[in-house]
Parts: sequence; C-alpha cells; structure tokens
Amino acid sequence: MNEADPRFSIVDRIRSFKYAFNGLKVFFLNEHNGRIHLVAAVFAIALSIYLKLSGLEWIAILSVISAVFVAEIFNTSIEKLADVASPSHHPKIKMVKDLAAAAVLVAAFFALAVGGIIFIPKLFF
Ligand SMILES: Nc1ncnc2c1ncn2[C@@H]1O[C@H](COP(=O)(O)OP(=O)(O)OP(=O)(O)O)[C@@H](O)[C@H]1O
Repeated sequence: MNEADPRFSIVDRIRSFKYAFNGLKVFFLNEHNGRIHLVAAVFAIALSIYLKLSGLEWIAILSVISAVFVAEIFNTSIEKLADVASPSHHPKIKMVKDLAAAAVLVAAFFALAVGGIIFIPKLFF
C-alpha cells in the first residue's frame, strides 16, 4: 500500500487481516511454543467452563491467556528478525532474544498466578 495515500480502502484492510491470520497460522503450525500455549489455553478454557467461572473470573483468565499469546508471538517474531539481522553470535542479539524471552516468562508467571488464585480454591477447597 502507498503510505502517502490517505484514501480508505476496504480491500487493503481485508488484505491486512489476511496477513495477520497467516501469522497466526505460521505461529500455530510451525512453532512448538505456539502449540504448547494453545493446548494450555484450551485446557484453561475447558476448566473455566467446567467450574462455571463468574464474569470477572472469565475476564481475568482470558486476559492472561491473551497476554501469554501476545508475548509469545512477539518473542517468535523478534527471534526470526534477529536470526536474519545477525545469523552469527552477537552479544546484543543475545540481549534482545533474552529480553523477548523474559517477556514470555513474565506473562506466563502471572498467568499461572491468576490461574492458581482462581482454580485452586474451586478444585481443592
Ligand atoms: N545470534 C545470536 N547471538 C547471541 N546469542 C544468541 C543468538 N541466537 C541465540 N542466542 C541465545 O540463545 C538463546 C536461545 O535462542 P533461540 O533463538 O534458539 O531461542 P529459543 O528460545 O531456543 O527458540 P524457541 O523459542 O524456538 O525454542 C537466546 O535467548 C540467546 O541467549
């Protein structure tokens, strides 16, 4: 698309969606971490349905699931970019990749915490 073109184009918008859905396809089909997160998300949603969560509990669970997916998709994207920018070992690339991985770790940690707070009392007490 021409960046200077101010006209709204429904065709361009649809094309953007197509690229974004292709990104999701790549993430879930090619990336092991994508599949692991998908399985975990399906499990958490199934458990939430089974335990009949309240509206606010659903919002908390869906928010942390989405945070993990977003972090992992950005992490994967940054890894691919870094591999092209610097195929050989580089200390800055190590820092960039480790930071991106840290984002996933933080999101996953808080997802586990929120899941624990919501599910453990309903399952065991
Ligand atoms: N080009 C590089 N230069 C410096 N360090 C690198 C480089 N590539 C990878 N590393 C180091 O190795 C770690 C793992 O990198 P890699 O790209 O294999 O990610 P990964 O987490 O193993 O990938 P995946 O998420 O696909 O399992 C990085 O976090 C970084 O510390």
